[in-house]
Amino acid sequence: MTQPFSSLADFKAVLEQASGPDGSAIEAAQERNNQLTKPPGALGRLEDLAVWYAGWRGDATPRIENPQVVVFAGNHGVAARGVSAFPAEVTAQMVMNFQHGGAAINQLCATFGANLDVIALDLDTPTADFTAGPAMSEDEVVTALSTGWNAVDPAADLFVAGEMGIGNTTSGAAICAALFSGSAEDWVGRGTGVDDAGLALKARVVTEGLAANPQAKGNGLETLRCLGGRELAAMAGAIASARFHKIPVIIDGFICTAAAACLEKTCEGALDHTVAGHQSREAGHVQALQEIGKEPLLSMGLRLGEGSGAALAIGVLKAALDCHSGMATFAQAGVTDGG
Ligand SMILES: O=C(O)c1ccc[n+]([C@@H]2O[C@H](COP(=O)([O-])O)[C@@H](O)[C@H]2O)c1
Ligand SMILES: Cc1cc2nc[nH]c2cc1C
Repeated sequence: MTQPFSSLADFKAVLEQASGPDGSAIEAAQERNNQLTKPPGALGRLEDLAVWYAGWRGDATPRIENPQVVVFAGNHGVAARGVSAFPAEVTAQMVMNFQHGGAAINQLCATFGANLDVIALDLDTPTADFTAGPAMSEDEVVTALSTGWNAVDPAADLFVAGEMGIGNTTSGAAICAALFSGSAEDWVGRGTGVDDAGLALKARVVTEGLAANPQAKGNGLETLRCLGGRELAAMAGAIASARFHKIPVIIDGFICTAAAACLEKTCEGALDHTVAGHQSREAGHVQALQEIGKEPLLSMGLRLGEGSGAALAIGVLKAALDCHSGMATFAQAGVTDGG
């Protein structure tokens, strides 16, 4: 499907017009949950997840049969400042690795029966260094949002946006500093493994980026344009598109959360069809998730990106729906309920 926007103003309008979950499916799923053969609430968050998912799918007894993971890759002008432990060419090399099935995300998709697509965005043309001005023009960010929007398979029943981009934890930190409170130091982390000097450099680069892009402060889409990258914008476009197609989304780590936060800052509730898959080890992620009001499903110490933490959480969501839609009720099983 072709994206229904050709400017950031159009994209904002799309977010504002998005529909909510199906109230009657939520009611029916809640009613079913109350009758299943378990003490009330005994499946904990699995019960909430099942009812939430049922609402967004408009089906009181859904299953997850066709999850889609898309890894978006982009290169960052700011990488030339030496903010990563790895050189920028690793972005394109990892894209080849994804295409040949050799990365962690390939294995996790196979484990959970997810389809994986890999989309490289203009890798030969890094975004502009945001310490000298906006990373992208409006045309560039809209093109990346459109790529993300069009990457979503309307037949998918669960969506994960992953990313690959050397230097993008610096972009994620700059986005969080522009959208939320705190200074650059509060948001930078070790990314692929920078040392203390690298961490201090990242904080300086983020501070310079904020100073060079004062219009970004507090403005979700300007922040995405000025301090983001193509893969972050594509993730934001895909997350919005999934809502349009009534496909629930699992958010991945720090970079994905920063991209998603640009949507929430633009339109409150824009992330209601999403859950946070995991707590990344990246320093700013705890606070970033708190800022968007999401409790992570898993905390496994991952800090890989490429959609890996969210892909792992596909298993949790599938399990929630298998219990919800497959369990017998007290009446069906002839089990005495608790009255
Ligand atoms: O998802 C995360 O929380 C995460 C945390 C640290 C690193 N990464 C990945 O590492 C790359 C960015 O790290 P860096 O050091 O180059 O900014 C990028 O490809 C991300 O997918 C991802
Ligand atoms: C090897 C490597 C793999 C990655 N996957 C996501 N980000 C990455 C960064 C590096 C450096």
